[in-house]
Amino acid sequence: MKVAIITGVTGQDGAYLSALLLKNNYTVIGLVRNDQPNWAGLAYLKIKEQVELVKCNLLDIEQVRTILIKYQPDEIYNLAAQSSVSLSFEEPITTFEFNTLSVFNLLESIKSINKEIRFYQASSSEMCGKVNQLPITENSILHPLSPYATSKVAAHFTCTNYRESYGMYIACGILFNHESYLRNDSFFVKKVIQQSIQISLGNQTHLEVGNIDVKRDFGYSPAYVEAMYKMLQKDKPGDYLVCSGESISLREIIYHVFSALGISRDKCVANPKFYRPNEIQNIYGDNAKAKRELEWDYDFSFYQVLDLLIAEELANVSK
Ligand SMILES: C[C@H]1O[C@H](OP(=O)(O)OP(=O)(O)OC[C@H]2O[C@@H](n3cnc4c(=O)[nH]c(N)nc43)[C@H](O)[C@@H]2O)[C@@H](O)[C@@H](O)C1=O
Repeated sequence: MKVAIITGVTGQDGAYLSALLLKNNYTVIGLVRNDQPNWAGLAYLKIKEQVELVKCNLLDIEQVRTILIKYQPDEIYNLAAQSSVSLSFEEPITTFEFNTLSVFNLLESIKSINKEIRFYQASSSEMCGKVNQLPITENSILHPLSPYATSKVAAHFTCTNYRESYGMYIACGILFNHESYLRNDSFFVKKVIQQSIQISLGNQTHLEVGNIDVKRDFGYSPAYVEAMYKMLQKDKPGDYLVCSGESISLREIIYHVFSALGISRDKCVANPKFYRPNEIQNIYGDNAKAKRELEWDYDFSFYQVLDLLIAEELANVSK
């Protein structure tokens, strides 16, 4: 039985990846920051009892080393991060510190304990930032536009550096925006769906958002974690874009959700509080390498994903 460690196991990707690995007969160890982890996602997927949660401060290399020696993992999926772009403008130093030092601590521990451990790093399309060519490919120039993106570039190149210097098996998935029912409600798509349902039920008057005239390449988290898993099953490690291949404007997303729920468009109101100091205007990636080399299958349009998410949210709203 293979052993996998997942950092950031309480996030949406951590929960769906846990379910996938359990289905593939792995023992799954989930690292959590504190004694009271939010295991709602694992419980929702009915796998809470099957994932062993272990407390670990990833900024403390001794704790990381102890866990690697104890559990002797075959694979580590590093999903833990301060993942909010917007919060990173308010807390740039702690964002950069956590998102980079945690990676160093994991890689240094692997290097000294067992270089055969395979490592997945959650890199981000935000690294591309100031886009100068579309679609983005694995060879696009990186030009981050936020402290979050800067930290992810540093972590990404740390991974490349360890792979090239020490021959370690390190794969980086450059994931574009991806959503699910388990997404935290501070993120755009979850917020729009959840609050729109409240408007349709008469519990809320309107939806307040920031800049909705930008476009993003959105996908479906349960399908994206399959690409993560496949990245660690190859003969050789590499970097892969995981994306849908097309962008959609945030305004279109709101209008699609409003129309599905019978809400008039004037219920959407701009609030400067949700604007960011800098923003990618339009971004979409080319997923050909992931489809070809990983045999990753993905052909959802984001409208299909939205319909799935609206249905799932409605099914759970009164529970
Ligand atoms: C790839 C990347 O994907 C995610 O980062 P994100 O794109 O910042 O995600 P989000 O859902 O917060 O914003 C999406 C867009 O929506 C705009 N927007 C407008 N109005 C509101 C609004 O009211 N709330 C929010 N949250 N966003 C808004 C906002 O300005 C942005 O353009 C993370 O997983 C990250 O870890 C990651 O790597």
